[in-house]
Amino acid sequence: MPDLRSKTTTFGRRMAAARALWRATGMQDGDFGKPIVAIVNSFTEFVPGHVHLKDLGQLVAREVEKAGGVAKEMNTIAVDDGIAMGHDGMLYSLPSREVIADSVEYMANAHCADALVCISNCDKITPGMLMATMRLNIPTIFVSGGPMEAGKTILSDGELKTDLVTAIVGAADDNRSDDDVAKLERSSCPTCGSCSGMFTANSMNCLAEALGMALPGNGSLLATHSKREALFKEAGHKIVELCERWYKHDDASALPRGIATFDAFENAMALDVAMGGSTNTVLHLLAIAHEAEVDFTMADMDRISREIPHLCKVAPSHPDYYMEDVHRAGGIARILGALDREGKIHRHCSTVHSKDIGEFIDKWDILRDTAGNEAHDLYIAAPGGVRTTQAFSQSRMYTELDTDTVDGCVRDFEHAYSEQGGLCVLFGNLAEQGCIVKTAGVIESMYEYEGTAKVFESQDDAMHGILRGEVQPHSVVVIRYEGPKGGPGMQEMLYPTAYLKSKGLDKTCALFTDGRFSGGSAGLSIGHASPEAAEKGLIALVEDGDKIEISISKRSINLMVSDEELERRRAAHPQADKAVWKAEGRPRAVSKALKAYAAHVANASLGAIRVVDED
Ligand SMILES: CC(C)(O)[C@@H](O)C(=O)O
Ligand SMILES: [Mg+2]
Repeated sequence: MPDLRSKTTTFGRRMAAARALWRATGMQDGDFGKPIVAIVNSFTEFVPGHVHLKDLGQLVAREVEKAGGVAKEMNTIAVDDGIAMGHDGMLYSLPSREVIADSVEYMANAHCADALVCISNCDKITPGMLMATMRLNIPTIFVSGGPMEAGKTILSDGELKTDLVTAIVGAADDNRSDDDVAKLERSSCPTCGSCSGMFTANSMNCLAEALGMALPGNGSLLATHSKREALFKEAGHKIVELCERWYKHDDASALPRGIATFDAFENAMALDVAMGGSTNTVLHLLAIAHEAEVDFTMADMDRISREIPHLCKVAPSHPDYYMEDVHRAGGIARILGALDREGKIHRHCSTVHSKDIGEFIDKWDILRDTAGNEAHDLYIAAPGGVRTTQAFSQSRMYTELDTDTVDGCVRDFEHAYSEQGGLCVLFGNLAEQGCIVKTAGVIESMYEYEGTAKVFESQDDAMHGILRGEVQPHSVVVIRYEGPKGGPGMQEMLYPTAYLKSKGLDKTCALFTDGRFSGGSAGLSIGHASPEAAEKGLIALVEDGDKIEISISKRSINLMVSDEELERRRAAHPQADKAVWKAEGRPRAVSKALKAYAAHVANASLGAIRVVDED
């Protein structure tokens, strides 16, 4: 039987001082010998996805205590990608994932915690915590803050649903009045929670559910809804059960690595492409698999994306469907249910809450006879429509669920948006190790595309260039030296993609970068080019006017320049003799913290993990 890790600091005469300190934190005689559960809270007032989490750590803590554990709350940082977007603040976003993973490891190992409840939400927090979880491999359950409600407003040209991307696009659209822009600003982010579309945060919280690490409803139940409180309370009980399974019964299927197996990653990826998740999920799944020591690669993602159809379109790929609509259609269990009906799910995978994923689907897929009232009662939870920063502050219900498999938010295989999934991997001379595009957000007429390169050496230059009218229709906007090493930090290009839309260029132009995208980006936006420009990838050799061919059906992207000419350019490059290439003359202050990150980070095809010697 594995010993409680905490025994190292709580047992034996020589631990008198450590026990003295534990006592000073509130522990008493009867507490020593109980599992010590770290409540990993990511509360911060900087981020709407986290502003409502302040008291929720203590809510979970009380439930842990009732269930027989000792709870100790700690905090992680959280970056708001939307606020950090479009300026150098975004350099810190992806690196914050490693800071979060490390901080969880540091706290859990320094104090010998036995288990974790991870209260996550926005883009890097869920993956950072999942990475730590796989590294530590101690009982863990995830409960995220929940999605924001979609905004609604009436503009001069009619009523529409809004989110932060609508606000970005509207603010740069010269045809929009100031009055309209003010309305967008005030309506786009109405409540606490992770931004309302199938953006990165929600994608990751849905994937946590499919991986088996979070409770049913975790990815889709709104932050504001009173029903979400039950997830937090249940997490407090379940973590003590997971401790019993591992520490008392030696049941390794209760551990993160017993849950997040290769098959579980396949399940998660199947969900990802079926729901058209954010391209960032590719980076994060690779990094989480790496920490779990599971050999799940871009090649597996490519294979799965060809086998699984696209069943669910949500903002930014659909103007009317938001996370609240995914929830009303039965959430993640419903999408997994549709995949399972066609034999595309590994039902045997373990979870933190059910015997296996198969049992989870049978009980929670609202289209199954085996699903009970519990499933109906969960998925009927509706948005409240009232501005708030308070968790669980409203209890509105839909009058009925969305069970439409033809035109509803979640479709069946027969009525899929496309036969292949909503994310795909492209290879070619511009991306020998691959790059990523969210086909969910690409119009079909652009699946076979040829354009002329317009090169920018930074995101900032690209944004200004697009706004100044330097980009013509049928251009491929190339933004380089924005990779994990080259940026450093692999910025999200939400402003450039949104500005192409503001300028009416999104249906004739493509964007190609070694940086990455927000989950809010749509259009023919191809990111994660590997190798990146800093690693002397071919993207560094592109010149204005070059032809670039992109084929979604062939999964290819190629620079149509002869090998001889490319060799000439490589030899003539001003930094030809250097090991790492840098953007020429780019004014960017890079802090020591970011330089330390850049020194170790691998390219996007490996999930932008840090490579240390033993790797
Ligand atoms: C700000 C957003 C939309 O959350 C973005 O960061 C994303 O990646 O989805
Ligand atoms: Mg993001």
